[in-house]
Amino acid sequence: MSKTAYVRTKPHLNIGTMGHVDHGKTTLTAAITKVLAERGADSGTRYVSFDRIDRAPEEAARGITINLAHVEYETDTRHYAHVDMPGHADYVKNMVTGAAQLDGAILVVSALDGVMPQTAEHVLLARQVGVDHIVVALNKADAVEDGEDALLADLVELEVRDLLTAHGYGGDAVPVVRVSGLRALEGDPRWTASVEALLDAVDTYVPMPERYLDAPFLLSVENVLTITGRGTVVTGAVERGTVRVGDRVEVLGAGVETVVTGVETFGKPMEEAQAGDNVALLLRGVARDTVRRGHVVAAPGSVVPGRRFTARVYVLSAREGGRSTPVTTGYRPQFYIRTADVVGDVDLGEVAVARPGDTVTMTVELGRDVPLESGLGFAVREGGRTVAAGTVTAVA
Ligand SMILES: Nc1nc2c(ncn2[C@@H]2O[C@H](COP(=O)(O)OP(=O)(O)OP(=O)(O)O)[C@@H](O)[C@H]2O)c(=O)[nH]1
Ligand SMILES: [Mg+2]
Repeated sequence: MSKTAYVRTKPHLNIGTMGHVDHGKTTLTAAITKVLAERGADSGTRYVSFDRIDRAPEEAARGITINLAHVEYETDTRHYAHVDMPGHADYVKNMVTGAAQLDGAILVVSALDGVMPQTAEHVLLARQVGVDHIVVALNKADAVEDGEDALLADLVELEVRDLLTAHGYGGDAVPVVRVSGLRALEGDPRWTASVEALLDAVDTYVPMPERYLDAPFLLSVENVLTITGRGTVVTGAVERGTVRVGDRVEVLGAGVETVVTGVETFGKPMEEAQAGDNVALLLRGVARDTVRRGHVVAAPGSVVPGRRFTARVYVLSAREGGRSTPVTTGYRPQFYIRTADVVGDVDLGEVAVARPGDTVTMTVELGRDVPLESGLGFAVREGGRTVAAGTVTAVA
């Protein structure tokens, strides 16, 4: 195996495209890699075609690589891992946990169609899972160039800014860049320039987040793969700390302690992975079926799993896609905590009832132990939709 090692020359950020089905997320993702790759051999970016992104197979042709919906690219100042999120409603579940790792997001809105249900749902979810910065790609701008159509794009822009403001993103300040992923992919210079402008907006508007490098290592497992002849691999974003080959780790959920025998990012071996990196870890002697999405790999003894906690929770209103009826003690929804998805019993104490639109304190008893800590955010879902979002205030 002669793989080139990953060399950390630029700060690394995690980003993604989100937005309504068919608004052009995958096309734009491909266009971004194409525009950057065409800057030259030392651009640090390889073009990833639409088919390569959209196929999202489980094939492990790239070795112990990460989730194939991820692509990587480099601008002049940064290295990005980019996840292209499908717009279809069924995939929102993936987004709930996937988006938790994002430092920023590109909200793709078709200038032809405007704000649609999943546009709004994704903005709401992004807010809930702690994505603090959004840049808007007003896509398909090539299709709304003249006359009344141009007015339409202006209206859509206003509509998106309002939506963002309504969710606390300060819509007036958010960069809204008119792009055409499709025409940029075709190499039309006017539209490749639009993609460059979008990337400039991302580079400048999404700040470098604080990384907790000194904390004990923690990674919440997004995916588990087997590499024939090598063993079990877990993938995910390093939440805090650092990890190297030879480090001892504990897999919480699986109840095993083991040694990391490989660390890679995008198929490239790494000397050391650190908070914020999207990585694949090869774990010694761990059977494939003992580890699952939602388990946590951490420095031994650094986290204590629990199942009882108190939280401040906002119950979404029906207008935000939430429930139309109140939540009461005894309610038993799914809790999405990091990459885990666990059932939990809600106890509202003396308040007893929480109406859509209310913010309440609740005690939750989960169906199984997960690593918990104050300040941890989570989403509450029921029947395939998000009904509440909260933050852990105390662990019992
Ligand atoms: N005119 C025009 N069409 C576009 C543009 N970008 C994408 N499209 C078309 O819109 C359709 C959807 O594009 P995708 O990139 O698959 O959209 P998506 O948002 O990834 O869709 P899902 O993953 O299914 O949610 C395709 O037919 C594209 O060719 C654009 O900039 N201009
Ligand atoms: Mg797509």
